[in-house]
This record gives sequence, structure tokens and C-alpha cells, in this order.
Amino acid sequence: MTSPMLQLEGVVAGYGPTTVLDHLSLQVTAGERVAMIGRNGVGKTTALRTVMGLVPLRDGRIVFMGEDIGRLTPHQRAQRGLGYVPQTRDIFPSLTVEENLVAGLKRRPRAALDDAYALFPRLAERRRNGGGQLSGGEQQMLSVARALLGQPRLILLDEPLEGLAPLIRQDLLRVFRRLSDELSIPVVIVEQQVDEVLGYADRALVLDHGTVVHAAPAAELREDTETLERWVGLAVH
Ligand SMILES: Nc1ncnc2c1ncn2[C@@H]1O[C@H](COP(=O)(O)OP(=O)(O)OP(=O)(O)O)[C@@H](O)[C@H]1O
Repeated sequence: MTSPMLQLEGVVAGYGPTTVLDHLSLQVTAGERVAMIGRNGVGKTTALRTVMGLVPLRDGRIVFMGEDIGRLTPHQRAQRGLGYVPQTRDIFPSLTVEENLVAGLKRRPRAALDDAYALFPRLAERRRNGGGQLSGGEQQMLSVARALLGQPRLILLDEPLEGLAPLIRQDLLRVFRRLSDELSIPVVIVEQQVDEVLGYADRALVLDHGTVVHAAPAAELREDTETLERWVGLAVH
């Protein structure tokens, strides 16, 4: 079996007196697309933020590419190859699309922008527009493109489809597919659009009270209305 790229073992984390992640364990292997679903407030965002070091680890281990990263700063984790696209769309509204991308280049040559534009032709068309003038879908594309300029080895996406029209959601999912299919970048995606994300992912993890309560191939879970109703509170068809 391929060794996991990312491994969480008994992760405990929370805010103040509240424990949100309660011995969360999961693994992600190379090129995989993993969906994380569950009701509101079960800890999905907290799980991604804890992997990035934005919420401190209280117990357990986080291992990335064989290294225990649980005490590293968010910046160090990003340097190790963890990419993160937060729910809040991480862009500068007062800068143009191109300036936003340049800010994400770090020390990479400017030619790397061509890769971003190839992946998102819409951003090439809008390169001189201000970030704040973009549609929600375009802002999400910019946020993802910026994260990719950091050359992540694994990318964490927090509700990237939220508030977007169906056609834009499909556009984004097509790009996310290329990440794993063509670039072998595994994707962990938290999403409320359960039907669409299960159509996209290989494997699904259902969270409740900060731990995995169900794990299955995504296609299988998509048909499993009983499990979805029980843990996610909705039927997808
Ligand atoms: N900064 C914070 N300070 C205190 N409590 C927080 C903070 N962020 C989240 N929480 C609480 O932690 C719990 C888990 O939140 P989290 O955002 O991880 O859940 P989620 O599964 O991502 O939910 P949603 O689907 O609504 O985004 C919730 O009860 C939430 O109110």
C-alpha cells in the first residue's frame, strides 16, 4: 500500500474551553480526492485549520510527507507543501488579478503566472480588473490560483463552491479534477454541496462531533441515503 502523504492520528483541538476535534484520525494518499462532509459545526473547518497550524494541536499527531508537523508554524507548513484555500477567499480586493497573483509568486519566476492563466483562462481575461470587482466564482478561482502558485504538494479546500452558480461550480470542479489527474496533487475538500462533491471525490469522510463516523468510497456514499440522512441530514437525490 502507498504510504499516506498526510496522516492525522488522534488529533484533539478546539477553542478555549471547547474541544472541537475529538481524536480525529484520517489519511490522504498521493493523487487522492477526499471529501469531508458533515452537519454544520461538526469541525470540518477546524480540521483544515488545525492541519495548517491556524488552530493549535492539543493532542495527537499530524504527519506530512513523513514529518511530524504538529508544532510547526503555518508558514513552515506552507513551505513544506501544504496549500490552503480558506472559506473567506484569500484575495486582496484593492489589487488587480495580476497583482494578486504576483503577490502569491514568492520567489518563483513571473512565467509561473502563465500556468495559473492556463488553468483559469477567465483570470487571464480579467488580469487588469480589481480583485474586488470579480464575481464570486472568479474570486474563488483567484484564491485557488494563488494557492497553486505556492506549488503545494497537497491542497486543502474549504467550501470552495459556496454561493456559486451551478455552471461555475462545475468549472471549478473540472479544475480540481485536473489537480489530481494531471498534477498528482491530492485534494481534501470540505463542502456543503454534498451531491456535487461526492460526484467529484474518490473517498468521503463523514464527520460528527469532531471525529470520523463514516468512511466510504464517494460513489458508494452518494447512493447511501440512509447514512447521508443520519449524519449529514439530507438526501442528495
Ligand atoms: N474561532 C472560534 N472560536 C470559538 N469557537 C469556534 C471558532 N471557530 C469555530 N468555532 C466553533 O467550533 C465548532 C466547529 O466549527 P467548524 O467551523 O470547524 O465546523 P464546520 O463543520 O466547518 O461547520 P460549517 O459547515 O458550519 O462551516 C462550532 O461549534 C463553532 O461554533
